[in-house]
Amino acid sequence: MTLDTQHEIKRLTTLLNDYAYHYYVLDEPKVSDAEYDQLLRRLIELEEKHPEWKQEDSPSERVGGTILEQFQKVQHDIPMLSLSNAFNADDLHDFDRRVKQGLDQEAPTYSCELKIDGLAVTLKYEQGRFVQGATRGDGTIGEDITANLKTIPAIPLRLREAVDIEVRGEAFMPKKSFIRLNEAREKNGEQLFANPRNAAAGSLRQLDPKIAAKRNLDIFIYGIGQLKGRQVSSHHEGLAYAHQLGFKTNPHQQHCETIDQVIAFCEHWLDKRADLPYEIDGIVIKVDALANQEKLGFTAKSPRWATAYKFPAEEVVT
Ligand SMILES: NC(=O)c1cc2c(N)ncc(C(N)=O)c2s1
Repeated sequence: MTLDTQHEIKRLTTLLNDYAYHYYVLDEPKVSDAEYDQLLRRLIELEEKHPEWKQEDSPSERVGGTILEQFQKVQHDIPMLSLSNAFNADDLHDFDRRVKQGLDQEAPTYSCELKIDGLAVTLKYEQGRFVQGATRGDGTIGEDITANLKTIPAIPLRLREAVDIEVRGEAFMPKKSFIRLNEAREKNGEQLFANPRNAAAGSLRQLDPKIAAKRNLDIFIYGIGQLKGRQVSSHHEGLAYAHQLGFKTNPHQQHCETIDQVIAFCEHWLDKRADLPYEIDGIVIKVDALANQEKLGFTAKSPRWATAYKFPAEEVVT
């Protein structure tokens, strides 16, 4: 009996993690919510009888542990820098000119990505296991919000390869979750959140992970901080590798050969952003080749090889 139970706990853990990966990361559900919940209840029942056999990456690990007194501070090995801003096509042409000057007129290709309007976080993995998650903070020192980030189903507790890696991404609250949360808060006479970004930040700064677990948060991984044992030569290759490891990356990333294509991408999404299930406040444009990023380097606070095209603030309908 006991060996079968230990085997059953391992089998259910692997099965549930695979279902969660397909549902939350690939957006391709394999089973119904009811079947998932029934299997999870079965796993939790076995883990309660045999805690010694509970797997480290069990989905039951997500629902949040003890209530914290405060968040620990975390020093980022690689600073989380801010982006310079561009507000119109002229600014983007200026950015392109500066990049070409810095690269001795070599024509760079760009990676264009949606600028998710959430909270920047960094996730650290050792041998493929999620060991620490932190806020950006001031770029050098952030807050350890590992327990809250574990409640986000799209964040893998164990990667598909046992690598040491640190990735950066934006945790966010989908528009529908934001509307539902504010409806519930209004019913309870609580103060409403002004926008999904504040709601996501407020949820991740809760000292009780059980509250964060109820907030339907999501994440897109958009960069690799540190990576041991594997070389990638471009940003888009790094994103593809992150996806292969099990991270959720944004599907609307586009490779642009010229700044005119970048401008077209920005205009497209300025027009289409209302159709997205999450808020974006612009487009992030990065020189794609890592060798070119290294050549261009950084100013005191931002990379020279990237900029953010900011959308005009949306008129608030009162
Ligand atoms: N501050 C930053 O460096 C970034 C911030 C963001 C953001 N909010 N959303 C997407 C990206 C991206 N795809 O690179 C970046 S990069």
